[in-house]
This record gives sequence, structure tokens and C-alpha cells, in this order.
Amino acid sequence: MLKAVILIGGPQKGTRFRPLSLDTPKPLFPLAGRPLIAHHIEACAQLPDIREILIIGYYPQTQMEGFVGDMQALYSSSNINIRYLQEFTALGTAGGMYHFRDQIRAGNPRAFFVLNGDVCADFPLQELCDFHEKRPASALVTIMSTEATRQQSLHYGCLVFNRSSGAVSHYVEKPSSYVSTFINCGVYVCSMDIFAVLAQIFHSRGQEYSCQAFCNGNGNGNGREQGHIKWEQEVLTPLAGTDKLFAMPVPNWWSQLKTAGSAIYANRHYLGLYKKTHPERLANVGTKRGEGDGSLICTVHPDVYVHPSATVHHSAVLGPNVAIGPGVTIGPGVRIRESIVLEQAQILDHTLVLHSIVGRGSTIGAWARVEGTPSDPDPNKPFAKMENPPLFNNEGKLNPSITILGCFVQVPAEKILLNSIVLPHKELSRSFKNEIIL
Ligand SMILES: Nc1nc2c(ncn2[C@@H]2O[C@H](COP(=O)(O)OP(=O)(O)O[C@H]3O[C@H](CO)[C@@H](O)[C@H](O)[C@@H]3O)[C@@H](O)[C@H]2O)c(=O)[nH]1
Repeated sequence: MLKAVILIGGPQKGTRFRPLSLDTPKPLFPLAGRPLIAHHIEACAQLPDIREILIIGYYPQTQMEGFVGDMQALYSSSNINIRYLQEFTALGTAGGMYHFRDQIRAGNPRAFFVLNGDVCADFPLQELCDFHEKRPASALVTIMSTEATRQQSLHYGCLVFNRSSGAVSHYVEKPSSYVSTFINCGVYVCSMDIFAVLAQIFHSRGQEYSCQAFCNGNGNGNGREQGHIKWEQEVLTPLAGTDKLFAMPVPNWWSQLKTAGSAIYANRHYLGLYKKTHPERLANVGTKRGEGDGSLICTVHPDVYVHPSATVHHSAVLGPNVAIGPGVTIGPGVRIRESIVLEQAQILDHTLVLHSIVGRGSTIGAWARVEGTPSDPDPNKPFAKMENPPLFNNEGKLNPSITILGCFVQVPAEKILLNSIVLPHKELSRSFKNEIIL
């Protein structure tokens, strides 16, 4: 029996994903019509041995319970239990795993997966598990690894490993100078003995804290929670070179979801994966709607996802790489490409939407133009990943990126919105270019 843990962080995380994360917690942001971590759950559920998926984070229960209920219902017939476990405070990337160790160990799984909730991929979980189980009995963790450029590798965990055995000899989290182009994808298989390592870290921390508290005469020394454990620095780094840490390089598509710009890129890839895994979800076949209802929609340039409850005028043209959410209305002559339109948005007649995300309940008037700048990885650099540039450049100007409308924004007819970010509930009265509209 196997289990999986999905780490989703909490409300203070995902700040670079604003304004989209103001409305929906980042782990639930829809890509190709499904919440980000529903793709993780779907990948886990493909494995016949998976029995339980534990989502660990510090979002309030109320923000996660609807999603968890939907997932439980979806996978009830496959006998997979899905639960959300809330940390009382941010416990870091390994503290939650240790805190909820009894829940992970319950039922005696032979191993468990750990997936960062903010990565997107064609997750090769069965291969990763088979690889891990073929390593020596001493193996505690196998890391899924991919290659990045030399420069980009500095933003990730970097690893040096033996290409035939997979044994990791050196692991550095976000090094300041070049270590390796092989990076940590934030996807792991762990043996159950990893809890002994976590217990050791937790208890040594306890001694450190009580000593500091004694010396300072106050609570827990530096104010950090004793249960806070950094998986990368406190677990992976010391395990390197001990024959307990392994890496499996994979050629599959993989990306992080840090900025809103990366959502368009991930949306495109998840739509592309549907061709292999769930072609019935796509509205690719001629002019037919996805999800098997077969009614006519409009002209579609693959790949396109349209929620069955959306209303799309037959003269609209969608795609490539478009996802249309529930209850969306698309008027006559509308053209949308490389974009995500979230639930209940309305796009009125003859409007053009390019490289943009239209927030929940937003309205774009007729003959308007909403356009952003694509922020894809550099196609001329092998292994290049998405850049996650800051919002502003050194001159204090907005870096060109996709256009984002927060929820319930109103764009009047015949206006142009270019490379701009609009915060929720704004009613625009004119055109904007390269601006954040607060
Ligand atoms: N439950 C919980 N989850 C957390 C916490 N802190 C972070 N996480 C979750 O853990 C994942 C990674 O955390 P980050 O702190 O955002 O790390 P990162 O910059 O993305 O780097 C990590 O991922 C890279 C791959 O995407 C790796 O290359 C890198 O080595 C590292 O593991 C995210 O899904 C985040 O939501 C926490 O306190 N509690």
C-alpha cells in the first residue's frame, strides 16, 4: 500500500500569484479546467497501490473542505481516501509531515510520495516508485529531477548524483553559485524510515530551544516554532553522500506555478496532456464541446477546454490553449487564445482576449481588446524553465507579462487593456497599458 502527501503551504504563500490568489487559494486555481492540486491527485490515483492522499497546509479548513469533498466523491469508487490536514502554524516543508506522522504511517504503507503543491508536471509516479524500490535498502528518499540552464538552476535545489546508481553525493538548496544543472522537482518517494530522521531533527531542536529559552529567560528562543523543519536544508542536504538519498532524472514536462504568468504555460501543457490521458475533456474534435455532451459550440483551434455549463456563441473562435470555466458566457465574434477565463465571466461581442486571465465574474464589454505578453521559457535555450520575474524591473516599471483581471472587474466596451494587472472589483473607465490598477 502507498500513500501521498501534497504540501500546499498557506495564505501567506503565493504572494507572487496575486491578484488571483486573493480570490482562490493558489492550490485550487484551475488549470485546464481543474484545480491545480486535482492534477496531483489524478496522477496519484493512477497508481493501483495508492490508498490515501493527505493534503497538508495551513489554509483554514473552510477554504479546503469543498474541494476535498469533491475529490472524495470523485475517487470514492477507487477506494482512495483524501483528507486535508491543517497545520496550526506554518511548519515548513517537513514539519507538517512530522507533525502528522501517525496519520501518514497509519495502515503501514510501504512508502509514500511527497509532492509540492505548486509544481505542475506529467508526473511519472509509478516509474519513480519502481526506481526507489530498486535502490539499496538504505534508500530513504528518491528525488524526481529535471535539468535547467546553469543560470536558472540557482533558483532550485541542485543535486550532484551518480548517473548509474542515482546516489546523490551533494545537495544544495538554491546555491549562490553553480553546482549542477540537475534540479529538484519537489516530487519525492520516501521510505517509512524517514520518520526516524525527522524525529532526530525535532528532538535536537527541542534541546536547542530549551537551552535558548533557559539562557534568554523567554519562550522558545528565536521565536520559531519547534516543529518547523525545512525538508531541503535539514533533511536532504545532510542525507546527500550517505547512500540514503537518490535522484531519478526525468525528461517529462515539469514547471513551477509561482507567478500568474506561469499559469498560462501550465494550462497549455495540461491541455496537451489531456490528448494522451483524457481526450474526451477537450473540445478539440471539430466544433464539439468537451466532457462528452456533444453539443455544438464554435470554431476551436486545439487545445481547448470548455466547461459544460459555459455558453459559447457559435461564431466565437477559441484556441489554441484556452480554458473556459463554469457558467462563462462568450458572445458572438469573440476571439480568445492562450488564455484562461474563470467562472461566471462574460465576454461580450467581438472582443479579443490574448495571453490573459479573466477573473471570476468579470465582464469585458463589446469590441474590447485584452492582451498580455507571453512569458514562456526561452525556446532557444535547452532545458530552459519559466522565469519568474518580479512584478517591477529596476526602473520601477511593470515587467511585461500576461494581463490579469481580478474577480468581478468590469472593462467597458471598445477599451484596450495591455500588459496590465487589475485588482478585484474595479470598474475601468478607460484604456490602460503596462499598469497595475489598484
Ligand atoms: N504544509 C506546508 N507546506 C509548505 C510550507 N512551506 C512551504 N510549503 C509548500 O511546499 C512547497 C515548496 O515550498 P517553497 O517554500 O515554495 O519552496 P520552493 O521555492 O518552491 O522550492 C522548493 O521546490 C522547488 C521545486 O519547485 C525545488 O527545486 C526546491 O529545492 C524546493 O524543494 C510549496 O508547494 C509550498 O506551498 C509549510 O510551512 N507548510
